[in-house]
Amino acid sequence: MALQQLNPPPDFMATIPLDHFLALPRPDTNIGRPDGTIDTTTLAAHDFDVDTRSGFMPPDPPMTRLPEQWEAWESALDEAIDNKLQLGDKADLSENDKQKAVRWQSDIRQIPIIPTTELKTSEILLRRAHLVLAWLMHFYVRTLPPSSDDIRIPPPITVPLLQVSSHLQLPPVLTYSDDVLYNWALRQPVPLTYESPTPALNNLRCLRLFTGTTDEEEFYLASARIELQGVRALSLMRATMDEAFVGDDIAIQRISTYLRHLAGVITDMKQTLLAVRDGCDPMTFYNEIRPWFRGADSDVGRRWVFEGLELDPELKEPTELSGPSAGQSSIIHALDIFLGVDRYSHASHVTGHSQTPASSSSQASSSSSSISQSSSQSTSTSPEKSLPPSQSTSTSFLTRMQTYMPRHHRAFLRHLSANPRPLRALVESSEDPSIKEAYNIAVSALKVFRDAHVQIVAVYIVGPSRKGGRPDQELKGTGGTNSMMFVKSVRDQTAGAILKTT
Ligand code: HEM
Repeated sequence: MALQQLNPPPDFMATIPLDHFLALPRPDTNIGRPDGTIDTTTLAAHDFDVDTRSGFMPPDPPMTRLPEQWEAWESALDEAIDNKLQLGDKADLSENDKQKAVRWQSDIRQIPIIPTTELKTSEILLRRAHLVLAWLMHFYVRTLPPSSDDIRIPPPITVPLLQVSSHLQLPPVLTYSDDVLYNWALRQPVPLTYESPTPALNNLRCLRLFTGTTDEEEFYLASARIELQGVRALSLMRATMDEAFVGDDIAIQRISTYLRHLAGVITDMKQTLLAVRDGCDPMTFYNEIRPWFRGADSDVGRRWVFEGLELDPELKEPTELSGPSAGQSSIIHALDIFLGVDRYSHASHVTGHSQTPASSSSQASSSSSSISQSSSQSTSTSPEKSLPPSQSTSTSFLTRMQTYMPRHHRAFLRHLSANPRPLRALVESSEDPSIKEAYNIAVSALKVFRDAHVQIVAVYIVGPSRKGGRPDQELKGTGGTNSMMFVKSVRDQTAGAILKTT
């Protein structure tokens, strides 16, 4: 089965309402392709925006600037970066830096509220607008001086950001897609060819950085490279599903081979994850880079107030405001779902908060929130809105993170979850021991990936916090979790998915 065949059958398309996301045009249909590019997007790109060459990353480098009409946003972001604005709570902030931030914030308040209607003609414009406005918002919030007052975000940012986010069904906050998926360009503009269809891992650079450091760039690129390595994983998943459809002895043998290959791909991803240490210094990451990502749930006792909601009756108070996290990476979720590990790793008790019970595979249950249950939460008003969003819900952290993914990718994961021939059930019911062995090798590789991730969290968060890093944030993840406890818990849950062999 090709990726494009993962689409719903034609009769399904006939029954969906016109405003359903599957009835929407493909991402760039309204503005056309950039000059000189060939439209090789697949049918899967139409529905799921997953490309056979680049997976969840777009195959062509993302848009770098909005058209003239929205230039005020782009210029404001340029200014923040060119002026090297510093974190407002930096210990040794100079008077000059403080004044620069005050001037920039005042300029932001003077920007007119630019209409977003014409952005809605194109997914690509909307994505770029989300990226620029979310970066502006994080610059605005994080350059404010420390205080116990609420953080008031001005209407020139909030109104268009909320409008764009509502259209994209995304939370109005910086997401992994703004930092990683749509924040890259090619170092050397090499055309993709039939022989090398995927951008080379060493030919990427980032479009936007808060700090201008290579450490920050390498941090984002580690995830981008893992996304691109995931292309091979997606293709193995697709081949496995083909064989599962046939289901005979030869198919079982082939699936066993694919699963062993998949373990190899996951091992490569682990190596890339560990290689982040070559280019990103832990103290720089902890003290200078990571604080820019912090979302509303990292601000203890300070609310984020979105000014100007009254200007558009359609706008609602946002409830999902966690900072970006690679927990929003669709490729890792896809692996979990494909291997049937999500039943464990996404179990509803793995919320990432200290009240989370100690992990144990026996706790995994079918009560783990499914992607379809969570997908509409991003812009809805929570009845518990007085609580910080991530603490007001018992939804698992990873399920909640799916609401921060581009909606086409969320749809892909939902579709993968609905696979009528789930791999794990097939393995459990097979009498051939080789498939169980191969399945366990693949799940073990994912567990080992998460072992490495636990090491990374120890090096980049626990270590620096012990060396006198920022005390307020010490062990919290940017997604608002109690980081070490959480990543270990997901790792242990993954280990719990390994099947017993007789
Ligand atoms: C310096 C590098 C990294 C650090 C310090 C780091 C830290 C963290 C932390 C603290 C969490 C907990 C959730 C949160 O509150 O955000 C998390 C979750 C997660 N991170 Fe990372 N991370 C790093 C790199 C990566 C990379 C490159 C990937 C691969 C795409 C990745 C994948 C994940 C995933 C999938 C989760 C969800 C938990 C899981 O599924 O195991 N991380 N990370």
